[in-house]
Amino acid sequence: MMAGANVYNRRYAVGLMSGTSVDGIDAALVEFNGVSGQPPHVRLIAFENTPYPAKVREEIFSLFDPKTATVDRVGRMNVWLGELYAEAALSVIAKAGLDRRNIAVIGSHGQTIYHSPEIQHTDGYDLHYTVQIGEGAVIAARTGVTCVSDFRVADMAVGGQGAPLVPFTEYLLYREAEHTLLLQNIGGIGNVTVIPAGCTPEQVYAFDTGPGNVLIDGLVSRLYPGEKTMDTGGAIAQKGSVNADLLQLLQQEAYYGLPLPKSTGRELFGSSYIDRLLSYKHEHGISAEDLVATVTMLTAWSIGDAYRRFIRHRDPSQLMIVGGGGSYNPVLMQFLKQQMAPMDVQVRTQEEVGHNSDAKEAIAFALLADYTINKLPNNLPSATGAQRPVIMGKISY
Ligand SMILES: Nc1ncnc2c1ncn2[C@@H]1O[C@H](COP(=O)(O)OP(=O)(O)OP(=O)(O)O)[C@@H](O)[C@H]1O
Ligand SMILES: CC(=O)N[C@H]1[C@@H]2OC[C@@H](O2)[C@@H](O)[C@@H]1O[C@H](C)C(=O)O
Repeated sequence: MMAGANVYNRRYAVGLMSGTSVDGIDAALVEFNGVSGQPPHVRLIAFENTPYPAKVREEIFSLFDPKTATVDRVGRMNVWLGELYAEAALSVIAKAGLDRRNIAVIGSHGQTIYHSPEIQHTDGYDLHYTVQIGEGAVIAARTGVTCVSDFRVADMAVGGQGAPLVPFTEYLLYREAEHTLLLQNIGGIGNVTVIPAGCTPEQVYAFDTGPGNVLIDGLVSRLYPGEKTMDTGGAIAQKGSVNADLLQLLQQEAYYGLPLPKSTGRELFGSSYIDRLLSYKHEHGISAEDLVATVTMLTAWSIGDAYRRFIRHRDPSQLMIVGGGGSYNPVLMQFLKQQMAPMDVQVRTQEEVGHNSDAKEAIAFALLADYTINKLPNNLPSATGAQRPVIMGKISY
């Protein structure tokens, strides 16, 4: 094979994703085919989800609060997660029946423990920051494979929100000539990508719609301690009714009306938000089921509201494709269909259109890493608000 640019090649990469739900590590082994330096054809070869050990999950939650996220705990978890991510990568490589020497790169998102995208003017500097941990040097050392990690900071360094990053890959993998698509992810946080029919990359936009499962999970964990961490199958919400007064109160949250680009996280929809919901429950005598039903509706409403406010008049669409764990909650999906039906938007899951809901973000980080090692820009300024395209990711050889 000739060296240099424009070589047609087949290569393998691993993508690792740990999202804001803190449920575990998604590992995707992906085959790329195509001319290097150009969008490749992507095929998912193997996928695995490894739940975090309970001890690790608990420790990560304590890192969300700056008061308990002491520097020694953050440092220790950074390398601990590096070890776990390396194990997850080796496991998915073995599952695919491949040797680690066949793998060109591992792309690892890491675990977000803090996200502060709004610029703070400080001492003449415009500061904003985001913290993802899971040491890439450890991943590279344990696997013997080059690892790209810590993607978001490069986008922030040129004024972007550092999120969302997946839309860059969604443009490459999903765009259609004749249909405008809404790709809605319902993970911990909800986020939508708008891919207008026949668009150029600059015409794609994306933003966080608000809570995904983070409020449902947070409430369920506190209402059923030691017993449940999520509303599996929507069973709890199914037994409750939406409390209209509380819903109306929650809809006043300023985030929903903020202009684009915007991103959010547990800093807003985290433990103190859950504390406030539980106080409201106590004061107004609302049942656990009604409370879970109400935040499930709020989550669906925030997605509908985002479409009504920011998308409908600019890029009307007839199809919303939903991915992430929220697509497995039938009550949430039903509420979402109710929100979108009056605007003639059909709601389908990733599976219904032939993709995999769970693997999507891990595949995205494999693809972003492929761009990084080929020295190609991989942020999407129209989604993050960055001043210009940059090559994101730190490389550990
Ligand atoms: N069977 C199910 N029934 C109800 N909810 C489910 C089910 N399976 C997963 N979920 C929800 O999906 C969540 C996990 O979603 P996902 O893995 O997409 O999140 P994430 O990748 O951590 O988040 P993000 O995309 O925000 O980074 C769980 O915490 C749970 O709330
Ligand atoms: C800072 C951070 O980790 N943000 C996540 C989070 O989870 C969903 C939403 O909020 C999105 O903005 C982003 O993740 C996806 C993978 C992204 O960057 O596209």
